Amino acid sequence: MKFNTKVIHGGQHHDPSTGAVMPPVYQTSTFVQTSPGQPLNPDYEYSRAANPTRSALENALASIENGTRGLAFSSGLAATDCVLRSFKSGDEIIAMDDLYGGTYRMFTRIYKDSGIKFHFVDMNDLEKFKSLINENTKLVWVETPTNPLMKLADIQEIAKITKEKKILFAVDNTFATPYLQKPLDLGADIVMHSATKYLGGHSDVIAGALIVKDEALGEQLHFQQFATGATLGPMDSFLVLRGIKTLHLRVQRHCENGGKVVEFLNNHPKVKTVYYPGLPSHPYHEIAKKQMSGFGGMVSFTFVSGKKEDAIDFLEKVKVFTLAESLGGVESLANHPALMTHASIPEDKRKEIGITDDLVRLSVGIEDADDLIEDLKQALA
Ligand SMILES: C=C(NCc1c(COP(=O)(O)O)cnc(C)c1O)C(=O)O
Repeated sequence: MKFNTKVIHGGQHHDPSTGAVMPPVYQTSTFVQTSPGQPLNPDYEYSRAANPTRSALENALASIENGTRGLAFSSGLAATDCVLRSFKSGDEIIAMDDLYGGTYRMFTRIYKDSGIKFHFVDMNDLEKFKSLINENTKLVWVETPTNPLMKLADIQEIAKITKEKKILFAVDNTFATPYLQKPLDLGADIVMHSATKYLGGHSDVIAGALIVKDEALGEQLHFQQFATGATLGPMDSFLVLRGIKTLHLRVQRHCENGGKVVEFLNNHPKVKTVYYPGLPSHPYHEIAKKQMSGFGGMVSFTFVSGKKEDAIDFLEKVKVFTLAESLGGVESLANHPALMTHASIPEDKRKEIGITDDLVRLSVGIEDADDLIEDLKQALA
């Protein structure tokens, strides 16, 4: 089955009891048992453990990422937390140096006293990355492209190293989506999504996802999912599943509009640097062409002036773009990472990785590109 069919049919079937073509929202917390410990349907006894609507979504997630098991969570960070619960004091984790602020905060504050040691490194420096590996290294965690600087990591090259060293390799595929990039096919062990973003696609749900190929790993993560309880409810599962059915069409338009916005920004006198993997000048453009089939709808840029005031002035002037956190919805959003999504990263660390006070991040939506360009033009005037 090709991807554009998988997003609609992958892992799906009509409802066995009613014949409903779309999975009903089973808004129930529990399921009847015929005798103690004997649920009427052996697959369902309590919705934290399993719910038919969430199962339909989890089957779709596995299908579109070419995995064997999908798991759906109440948020992207809940999915990330589920992975981290696999590790113990003395273990070490190597992560990309540019990450969503909430992920960095989880690694450095929530897990601060866990005894797990985190290293943050630009994964394009493979020698530096390899130098950090030791017998305690248990997980490598990357975003590619990264939020918000659009850095890339070569999934296949990293996977060669993690497989040889028997280290788990997780890729946060939120920005690319499986329409553009399939980390499991490239050698990763775990794919994570903030399904809040492109998978849901309509800024109307908070959700997370994990997809794996290895069945034993899937069982282990499922145990951690239901035993810690950050599972996705039936209505939210329905919303994400419905979003997935148009993922291919939406991401195609996000890419088209993203390219037009980049073209405009890259030629604007007030814009200093545009961060977009589709630009030939992007430092990781070759990796982008190697592992992505398109370059996405996320764009970041800085100002020639380098002034925070210019970024704030621009963000207060946009009209079609909405100033708000999040990304990946049908509507275009604009964000100031240093003051908003990445404010939880200490200023010195932000500066070290390049998140400057004049950095603006755009989630280019699927509106008419002419209107988006006109909006940027008037906000930059
Ligand atoms: C809310 C935002 N990011 C959430 C996010 C998360 C966390 O997902 P939540 O669904 O917000 O918990 C994980 N990974 C990436 C790459 C993300 O971008 C944002 O960047 O505006």
